[in-house]
Amino acid sequence: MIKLENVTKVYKTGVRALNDVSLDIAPGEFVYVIGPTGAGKSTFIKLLYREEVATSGKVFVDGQDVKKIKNWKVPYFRRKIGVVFQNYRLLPKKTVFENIAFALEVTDTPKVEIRKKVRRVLELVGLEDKANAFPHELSGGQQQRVAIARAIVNNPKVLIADEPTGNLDPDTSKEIIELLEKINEVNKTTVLVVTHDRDIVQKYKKRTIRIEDGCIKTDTSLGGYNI
Ligand SMILES: Nc1ncnc2c1ncn2[C@@H]1O[C@H](COP(=O)(O)OP(=O)(O)OP(=O)(O)O)[C@@H](O)[C@H]1O
Repeated sequence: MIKLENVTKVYKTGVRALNDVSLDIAPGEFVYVIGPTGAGKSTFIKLLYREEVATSGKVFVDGQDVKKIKNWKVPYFRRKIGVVFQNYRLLPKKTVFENIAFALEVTDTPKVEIRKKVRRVLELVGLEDKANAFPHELSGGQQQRVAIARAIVNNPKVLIADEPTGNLDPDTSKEIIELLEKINEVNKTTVLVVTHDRDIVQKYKKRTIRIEDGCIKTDTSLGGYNI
């Protein structure tokens, strides 16, 4: 589902954020990406949804060479990928329903279909009763659930979560990770979670890729250690 071949990313400033990285993530895998601050984790995921483009090497998502996608096709390509951030990024003046529906309105989905899909994801994330609430009326964990619902409502092939539990307490973090696991299991979505949270990585024992200084330091699928 995701393949990197000798990928190097050098920013305009000269910073080499990734250095000759190669990896393969199969459809339906659940993978943690860990590593110290500045290691290149966010750069790695930005290359996947073409927020950034590799300086050299190739990035494939669902068989597509990401660099070759024409600019006007990028929004269509991004529908294959749901992204969730640490700070939720919900629209404050829109309700939970509207925040999620917004992701579908841009795709010209008929209204009846939108309602059905939003209800289905709200049920999946356990917030059926919050459809009419505004983000500020929800806890951090609930807001992250809405962000996850929005990210998966288009049924993406890949779900990327960049520090999804960064602002949450340990119990709520656990619930969010369990929700991401459920999505991985129920929808067969390939899930990538960037995290600093060692407890989570140790507890859930999934494939873990550690990036350091722009290189893959260990990958548990290749027999490396977790931390
Ligand atoms: N747009 C940019 N322009 C120039 N340098 C950048 C840019 N984005 C990131 N960098 C640099 O690239 C390196 C890798 O950054 P990146 O954000 O990928 O690290 P990270 O592992 O996600 O860090 P953190 O855990 O702190 O989020 C860092 O040295 C960073 O300063």
